[in-house]
Amino acid sequence: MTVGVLALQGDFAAHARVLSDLGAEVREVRVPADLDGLDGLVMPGGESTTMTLGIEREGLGDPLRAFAATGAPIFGTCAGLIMLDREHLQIMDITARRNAFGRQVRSFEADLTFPDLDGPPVRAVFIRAPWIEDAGPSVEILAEVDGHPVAARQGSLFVIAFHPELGDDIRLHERFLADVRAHVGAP
Ligand SMILES: NC(=O)CC[C@H](N)C(=O)O
Repeated sequence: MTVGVLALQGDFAAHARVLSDLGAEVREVRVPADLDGLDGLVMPGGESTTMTLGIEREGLGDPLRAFAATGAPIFGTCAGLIMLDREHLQIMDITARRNAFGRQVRSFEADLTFPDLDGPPVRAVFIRAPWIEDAGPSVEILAEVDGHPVAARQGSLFVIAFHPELGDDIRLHERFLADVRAHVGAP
């Protein structure tokens, strides 16, 4: 089982570290050929304009859409959530609002309860975070802050507006890897 981390810009190294600590084989994705044979992909947080330019430069748009169409799990976090939306890669049926919490509230933490996660709430670190402004009928909202969706699922796509790679709560990465394992039919 090999999972990719989009490594054009942003917090990809921290994601790769968490995933390898959890026993996954991790590959950094920079060009389309890096997607070959991957069983899942993390789209990290960072800066979505820079990431968009990198995706265009490397010709990764169509390959990423084709990868998503195989049903392989994709975990989009913060800028990664933005990249998957209707205005960017058009992979997920959501519209993200960038820097949605306002310039004053650049970063904050919040406790989020996920319906399908055991144990205490997730201590979520938000950094110039987006929220989900609009979502289609096949999107399930999993968590909100002040009534604004910040975590959602649509089939094999799982997005959160915060940074799970900061801090020591590894449950969301574990959940992503469980999805990947289910996708490849591994025990
Ligand atoms: N921490 C993040 O990934 C922030 C995303 C950033 N505000 C953007 O629009 O790209």
